[in-house]
Amino acid sequence: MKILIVEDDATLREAVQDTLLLQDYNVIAAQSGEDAIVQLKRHEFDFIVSDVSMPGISGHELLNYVKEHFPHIPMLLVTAYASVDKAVDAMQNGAIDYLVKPFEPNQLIELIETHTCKAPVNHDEPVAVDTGSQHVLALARKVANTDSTILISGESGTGKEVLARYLHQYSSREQMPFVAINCAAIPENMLEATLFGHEKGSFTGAVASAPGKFEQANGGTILLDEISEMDLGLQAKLLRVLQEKEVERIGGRNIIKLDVRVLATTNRSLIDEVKAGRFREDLYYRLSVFPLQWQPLRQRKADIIPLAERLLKKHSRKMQKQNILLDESAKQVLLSHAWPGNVRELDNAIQRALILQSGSKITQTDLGLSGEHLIDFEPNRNLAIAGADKQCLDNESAFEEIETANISHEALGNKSEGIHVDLKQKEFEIILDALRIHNGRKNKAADHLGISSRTLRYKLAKMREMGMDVDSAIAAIR
Ligand SMILES: Nc1ncnc2c1ncn2[C@@H]1O[C@H](COP(=O)(O)OP(=O)(O)OP(=O)(O)O)[C@@H](O)[C@H]1O
Repeated sequence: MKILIVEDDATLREAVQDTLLLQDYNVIAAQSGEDAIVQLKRHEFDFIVSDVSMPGISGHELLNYVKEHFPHIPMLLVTAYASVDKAVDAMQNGAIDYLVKPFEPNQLIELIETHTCKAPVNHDEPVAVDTGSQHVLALARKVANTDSTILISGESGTGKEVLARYLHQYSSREQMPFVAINCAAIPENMLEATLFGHEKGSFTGAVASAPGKFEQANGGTILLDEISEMDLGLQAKLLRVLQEKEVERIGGRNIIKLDVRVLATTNRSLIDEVKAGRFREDLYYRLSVFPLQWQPLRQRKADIIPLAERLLKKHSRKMQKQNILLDESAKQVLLSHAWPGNVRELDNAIQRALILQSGSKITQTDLGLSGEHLIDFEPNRNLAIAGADKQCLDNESAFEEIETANISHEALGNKSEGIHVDLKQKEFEIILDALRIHNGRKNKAADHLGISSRTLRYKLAKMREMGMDVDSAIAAIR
C-alpha cells in the first residue's frame, strides 16, 4: 500500500515516514501542498496523510484538490490545534479523519488501518479457544461468504469489530473496501452526510462534494458500529437505502447504485430498544438477518490467557521488547478479574504492564488490576462541580468549549502544561468525577454535567480512541 505524507516540518515528516516504513508501507513524502500535487500526478496512492497548516497550499486546499481529482484516495488531516470545529469542517469536506499533534505512532497506524480496505497488518484470526467462542467463529465462517446482513452484539470491548473484519476477510469481497463507521462517535448532525455523502453547497460549510461511507464501501463491506445510537429519523433513511440498494447524496440529484454488504454492531439489546420505541422494528429485522453474539470475557475464561499472550506479543513487538512472559501470579489475577471492559480492558492492562515491568516477566503487580495504576482522580480536588468548574459545565455549549484549545486553563484549575492532552485529561477527570458522584450512571452524570447522554457517550468514545483507559476507570467506579 502506498502512502503520501505531506508535512512541511522536516523532523515530523521523517518521524512519520519512519513509523510507516516500519509497518512495511510504501511511503513517499512531500514537503508542501504543491509538492504533493506533483507526487499525486506521478504515483498511484492508496492513502494521504497531510498537515493542515503549511505555507502555500494548505491541507484544507489540498483536500479540496484531492476530492476533485482523486476522490477515491482517503485523506487524513493532521493539525496542531484541538478544535472540534476544524474536525467537523475537515470531515464535512471529505477528510476521513482528523489527528491532533502530538500523536502516538500507534494512533496514526490504527487510523490508517481502520480507514483503508487493508486488513490489519496482522492477519491473525481472532483468538477463540473457549468452545462458545469457537462456535461463534465457525458460524461466522459459514455466513461470511453470503451477502446476509449480520448483526453482531456483545458488551463493549468484546471484539465485535474484530469479528466484522473477520467476516469481511472470509468473504469474496476481501479485496474490496471494508469501511467502518461508529454511529455513536459522530455528531448527530454529521452522521447523515457521513453515511450518504453530500454535494457542494448542500449545507453551510459544504464547500466541496464528498462521497459518503456507503459509496466508499461500494463493492465491499460497511460496518455500522453501535447502530443503536442512530436517531429514528436517520434509521428511516437507512432503511430506505438498504431496501432500494441505492443512495442519493445530500443535495444531490444522481442515484448511486450500491453493492454493499452491511454488518452492524450493538452493545445494547436491540430488541429492547425496539420495545422501548427507540429503534425501528422493520430496520431491526432487516439488520438481524443473521445474528452473532460474543459473550463477555468473564463468561469465556478459556480465552483470557491466550488473548493476553496474543496481545503481549503484539504490544511487545511495537514497544521493541522481546521474550516477555506472564508469570504465574499474573495469570492467576487475569483469570480471576471480572473484565467489565472485556478484551479492550485486557489490552489496556497488558500495554500498561509492559510499560511498568522490568526483567523478562509480567507480574500481578505490573498488571495493576486492583486499581493501583488507574488514572489519578485527584480525589482531594473533589470536583463537586462547584464554583468556577460548575460555570464551565453549566450548559452543553460551554462544555463543548472544553474540546477547543481556547478554553482558559484557569477555569479548570490550571496545571499549565501541554494543550490538547492536558485538556483531554482534565475533561476526562471531570467526567469521571461526575460518574463517581452518580455511581457510574451515565445518564445521571450527563445531567449533572449539563450535557446530553449522547454527547457524553461521544466524548467517552473519543477518549477511548485517544487510548485513554476509559473502561477500566469506569469499572473502578462501580
Ligand atoms: N478474539 C479476539 N482476538 C484478538 N483480539 C481481540 C479479540 N477480541 C477483541 N480483541 C481486541 O480487543 C480490542 C477491542 O475489540 P473491538 O474493538 O473489536 O471490540 P468491540 O466489541 O467492537 O468494542 P465497542 O463495542 O466498544 O466498539 C481490540 O484491540 C481488538 O483487537
